[in-house]
Amino acid sequence: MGGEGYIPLFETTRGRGTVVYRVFTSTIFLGICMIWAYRVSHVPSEPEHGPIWVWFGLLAAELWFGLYWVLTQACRWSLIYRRTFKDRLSRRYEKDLPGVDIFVCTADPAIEPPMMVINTVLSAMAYDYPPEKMSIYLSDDAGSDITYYALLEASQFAKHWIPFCRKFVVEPRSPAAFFRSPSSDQLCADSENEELSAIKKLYEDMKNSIETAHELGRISEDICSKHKEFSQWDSYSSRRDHDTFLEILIDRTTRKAMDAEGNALPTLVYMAREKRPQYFHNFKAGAMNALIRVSSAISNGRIILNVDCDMYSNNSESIKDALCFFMDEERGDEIAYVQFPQSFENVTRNEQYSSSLRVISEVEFHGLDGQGGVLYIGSGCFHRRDILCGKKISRWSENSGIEQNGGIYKPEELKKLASCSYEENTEWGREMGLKYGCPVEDVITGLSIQYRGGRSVYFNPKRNAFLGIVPTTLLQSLVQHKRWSEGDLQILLSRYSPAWHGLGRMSPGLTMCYLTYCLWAPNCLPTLYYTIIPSLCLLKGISLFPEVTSPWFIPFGYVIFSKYAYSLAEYLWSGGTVLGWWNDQRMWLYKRTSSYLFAVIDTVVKLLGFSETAFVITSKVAEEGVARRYEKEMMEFGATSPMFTILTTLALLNLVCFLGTAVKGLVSGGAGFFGSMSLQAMLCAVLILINVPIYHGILRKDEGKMPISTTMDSQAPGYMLTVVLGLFLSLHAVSGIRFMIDREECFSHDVQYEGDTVHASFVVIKSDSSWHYSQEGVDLVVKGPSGEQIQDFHDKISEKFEFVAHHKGVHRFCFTNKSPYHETIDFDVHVGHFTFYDQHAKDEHFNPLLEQIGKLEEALYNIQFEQHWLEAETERQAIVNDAMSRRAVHKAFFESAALIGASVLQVYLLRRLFERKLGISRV
Ligand SMILES: O=c1ccn([C@@H]2O[C@H](COP(=O)(O)OP(=O)(O)O[C@H]3O[C@H](CO)[C@@H](O)[C@H](O)[C@H]3O)[C@@H](O)[C@H]2O)c(=O)[nH]1
Ligand SMILES: [Mn+2]
Repeated sequence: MGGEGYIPLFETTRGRGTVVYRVFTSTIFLGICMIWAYRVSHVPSEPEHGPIWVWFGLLAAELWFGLYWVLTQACRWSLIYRRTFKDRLSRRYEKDLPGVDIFVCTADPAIEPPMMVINTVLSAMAYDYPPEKMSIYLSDDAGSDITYYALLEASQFAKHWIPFCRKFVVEPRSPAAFFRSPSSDQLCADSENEELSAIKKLYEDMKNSIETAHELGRISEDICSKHKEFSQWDSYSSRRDHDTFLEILIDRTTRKAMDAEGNALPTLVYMAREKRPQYFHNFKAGAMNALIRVSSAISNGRIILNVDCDMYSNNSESIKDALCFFMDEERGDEIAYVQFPQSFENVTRNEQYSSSLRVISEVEFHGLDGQGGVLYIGSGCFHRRDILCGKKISRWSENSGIEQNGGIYKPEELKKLASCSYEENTEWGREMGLKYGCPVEDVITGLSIQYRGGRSVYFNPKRNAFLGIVPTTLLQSLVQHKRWSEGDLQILLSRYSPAWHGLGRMSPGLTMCYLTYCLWAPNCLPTLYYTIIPSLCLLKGISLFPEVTSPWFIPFGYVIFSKYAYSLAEYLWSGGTVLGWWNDQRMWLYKRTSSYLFAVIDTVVKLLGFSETAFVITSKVAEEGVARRYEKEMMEFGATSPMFTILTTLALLNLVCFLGTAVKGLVSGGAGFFGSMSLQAMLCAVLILINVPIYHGILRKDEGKMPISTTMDSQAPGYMLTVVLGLFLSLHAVSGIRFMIDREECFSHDVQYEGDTVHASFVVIKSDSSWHYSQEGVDLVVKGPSGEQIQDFHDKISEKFEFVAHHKGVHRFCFTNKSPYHETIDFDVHVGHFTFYDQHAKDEHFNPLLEQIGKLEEALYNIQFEQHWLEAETERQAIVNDAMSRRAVHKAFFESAALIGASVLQVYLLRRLFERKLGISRV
């Protein structure tokens, strides 16, 4: 067909403002280049700027962010929008509409309640499409008789529901959603309420029976005896060990498949594929492939629609929309799948977990479509069966005969198609069907179709086509994102990697788009760096950014401002709120510092061959309290998790750094600290603002608060982190006095408050004679302000000690050298005065937090002090052992080997811990 008389079934338009956007983007890019230039040209040479690696780390992070930003531009470079002409489709193809098989997947009745599942099934059965051309398949990976029972009830209810929907043009066609919606009230008002209340009653009855069975956890004898197919469950021993359960509940080849008004009903099939412990079941991909095979023997629809069990159809016309793409005479042939956005029913106004994926759906995917294809994201996607099964792209009209193959089946043969051993020595999971071995089976499968030359289309209609459920707790959100980012990273490392396999098979633009998602996880490293190092440096007074008065400030200011202004505009334009955007920024940070970090760790562990990735199913139900707090947009912690430990650690670290700096500024009596480091201080302040829900979570009292253990946990690593990093940062900043001593030498040190702890140390570094080494050491006497003797050491080569000053005032440290040689001594003294706050400042101003800061800072000083001593010691050692220093080298070598060993062990332990804590609902 085609040619002159060709009237398209769909239309594609380009987004407006592309040129303006590109110019704007180029200015940001220029700014980014200047930031890089600043980093490269301003490498500090003086030690007060801290160790050099700090600077190069920032350079690396900024290079990463800049380049990553360039990738994200590919998703925005040219947006396209699609429109369909369903009336033309109906006119042209009313009689030749293809068969459509709809796959619904469920896996756990506890977190995916049967009522929700059958509502999705019912919404699919009620599509505005010839019922004899539609088949609905439910895959139940839990093999639950209750889910089966629910479907059985639904098959009866459908006989009334489908004609009702047709008669009143009901929308949406999930009964639960419809009864909640304003349109059902509308129907009541239109005095049709007799039929409405009748159907509502039927629904309520069904709901009661199903929920009763669900609560009881079993099916009553009565029902079992009425339906002989329940005997299949006699062989059920566990969710992971059972036969195939397969039942065609509505069979269009038999006569009884009629609705209440005598019209045909769509085919309805329940399938729980066989599961055995010795066979890996490959999660959703395994279920989908079993469905593809089973359905090919029953209905063999040319089009396959896949939805998750929570994603009910919200628009009865979607099938026709999708067909407008596949059946377009000119451009339909190369289209392999049509992806609809995933929209969600339970998002709150300002969505605190930013789970609606707003910008992805409204902007990025339109951009991907513009680059030649969109991701397959599991739910809400229509596929051409032949291509999903691994065929090369071919003309739509060429194999219209394939549906005739279906419809010939014997129950036992069908069951074999869903058995564990069926796939042995076949190409399933590799060349055929959905790909195995990746937590995002959808994305990798879509990518492989793209490589085979299949095009994909993104269709985002005004009325949402599908509505699902987003996670309602922070942890679930983070776990979901861990699965996604880990899966995407694995794609990058797999043989389908867009980075190398994509070259030549996809446009460079689309490759960049795929890379933005594949590189989600590695973002954790630069983000962690940027949230830790500048704040610590702020505390230490190390400036890392240009001053406000410097011209180099301009690119920083411009890039930060315009990038965020644009991101806010984009978010609002996608239908979000300002607060929603702010929440989105928070989740951006949280995902990067926890989900993505664990995704990277897990991927590395997996590469090392330690483990297989699991698929943690997202819960679709929430307890009452959780649901209430979710509605109120209160951040839900409640559980303990290593993810929370990290988040809390970072939140406290930034708070400590900021307040510590402020205290320092106050003590030194000038605002200079913030003045010369305004960008750094701002970064730290923004991090604190964004972390407010965590501080609140720590102080809250309700069930959703941050568990105490997490707070405690986070203090230990947080403390360690600060101390260790502080140590690194101070590597070159350690000071002390080094002097030569002939006979006697005294030093004075003022102790300002009584009760302060004085730390002191000394090391005899070297003796004047090169051929003789003094082992006698020196004497040291410490005297208080009134001349009283406090400490007294004899013939010491090195010593480290502390004492509490009972009187304030000048303390004297007198060294005596009894050897005939000059000796070099390294001496350090430090007064810790925070005990003072404990004793005297009973002032309410000093709340526990400040105290913590004090202690932390004190610890930092102590560490520095300790380190100085160690350094001096080492130096002395080095001199002493000069001749036989090989041993020291060996020791160091063994030490590092031990250290590496310990780290590997820790990764392993962390992994175990993680497995235990995250494995809440593994299937
Ligand atoms: O062993 C399993 C595990 C999961 N599922 C089903 O897979 C679907 C998706 O699971 P869910 O926990 O809701 O994950 P989401 O993160 O919400 O799902 C998105 O991401 C997944 C890939 O990570 C895709 O499979 C989904 O289609 C996509 O909607 C659900 O219907 C499950 O019942 C199975 O059938 N078998
Ligand atoms: Mn889901």
